[in-house]
Amino acid sequence: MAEKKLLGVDEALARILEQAQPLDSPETLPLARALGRTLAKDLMARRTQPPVDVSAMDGYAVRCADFSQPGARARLAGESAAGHGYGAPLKPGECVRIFTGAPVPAGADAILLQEDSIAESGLIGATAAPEPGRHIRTRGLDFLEGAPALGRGIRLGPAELALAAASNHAELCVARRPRVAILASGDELVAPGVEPGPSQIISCNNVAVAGFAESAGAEVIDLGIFRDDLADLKRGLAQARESRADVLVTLGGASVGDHDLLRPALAAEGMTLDFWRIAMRPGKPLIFGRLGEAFVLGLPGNPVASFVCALVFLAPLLRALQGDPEAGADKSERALLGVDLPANKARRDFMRAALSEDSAGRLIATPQPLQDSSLLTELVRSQALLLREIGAPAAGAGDPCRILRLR
Ligand SMILES: Nc1nc2c(c(=O)[nH]1)N[C@H]1C(S)=C(S)[C@@H](COP(=O)(O)OP(=O)(O)OC[C@H]3O[C@@H](n4cnc5c(N)ncnc54)[C@H](O)[C@@H]3O)O[C@H]1N2
Ligand code: MOO
Repeated sequence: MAEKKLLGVDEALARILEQAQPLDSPETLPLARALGRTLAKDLMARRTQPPVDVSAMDGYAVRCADFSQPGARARLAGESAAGHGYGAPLKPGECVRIFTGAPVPAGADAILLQEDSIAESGLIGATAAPEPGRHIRTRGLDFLEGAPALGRGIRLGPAELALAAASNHAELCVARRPRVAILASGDELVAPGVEPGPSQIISCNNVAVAGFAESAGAEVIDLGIFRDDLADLKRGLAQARESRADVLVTLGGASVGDHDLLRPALAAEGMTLDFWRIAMRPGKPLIFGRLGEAFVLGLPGNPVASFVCALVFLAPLLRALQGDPEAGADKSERALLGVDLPANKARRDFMRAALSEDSAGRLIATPQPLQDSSLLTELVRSQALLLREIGAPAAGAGDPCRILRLR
């Protein structure tokens, strides 16, 4: 039977993101608790940095004109230290001892480096003539009061927190962390640490998907493992509802087997299905829909399929819910193929690949020999996913390709 044309990966992501408006109820947090959170409002600088012209080095604040003749010297008139300026303008023939970060007195137009100076009986000479403007950080060099400092939607890392602090914000208004409930299904699954039955395996998707969610700034509620049984799944979905999750991620049971019951279970709970099955390998049986206000992402059970779907769909959804305007940005990079590859068929392929550099320093992507979507060792050995478009013709080693980095 000919298969109906499946929704493409980009279209699927666009369908998800067009529904993902920033969550309500932003919160105000002290800087020290804002790491990893997402700014909910544009931030303006509350001050000018530096507030006055300051020295970038330890040395002497001088007037260059005083050093135009070889052997010239200036009289040491005082000191300017960080936090304690000299307090008077520099007169012709004078200089001031100055330290890094200290205000440059009016009238001085350069810093003579300590290493380039000779101090003798209260007089300062130069072994290298000072140049106008040299080693002076002018007022506002970093930022001006009222100028935009950070845009809403930006993820707050150490650098962003430093800029927020320097521009005198002690608290930041950040997006609420999306709540992600994770529900695994499968009679064969037990939690890590539990002794499995003879044909049982350990559930590894919960922890991987939780990792993606937390890395994207979300709070995770792991509901655990439910049986391949409509009544048990119903119990799980009731728990998901009680968890007040913004996003429900289900794991497994998304395909067409007799025990793949998540779609019927979600439908019985009232999910509006947006799409099921997309042109992606691995990850074809992906489910996307809405259960009330909550988003539902039904990830396929094969561990690498759920991993790739979490990377490609869950992480951008969570970023979009926090107001990140770059949530859907293409993060793929150019590389060169390490081996010959046959033509690709009807799904965009995300092949686990090792990255290396050739002798010219070019990035080479070499797909792992085995691409079965159950193989975690191949995933851990890989640094990237090599993207192959639908219908891509056969390609040779050295041909250009695109990759998505995994770490
Ligand atoms: N006749 C067809 N069969 C399958 C199709 C298809 O189109 N026609 N699609 C295949 C693809 S592609 C995938 S991917 C899988 C996805 O199936 P499900 O989402 O229904 O997943 P399950 O059947 O529940 O499990 C598949 C596989 O993954 C293991 N699994 C499930 N959950 C976990 C977990 N939490 N941790 C670790 N491993 C898990 C499970 O034991 C199975 O081995 O369907 C194909 N079949
Ligand atoms: O999409 Mo399945 O995810 O190929 O293994």
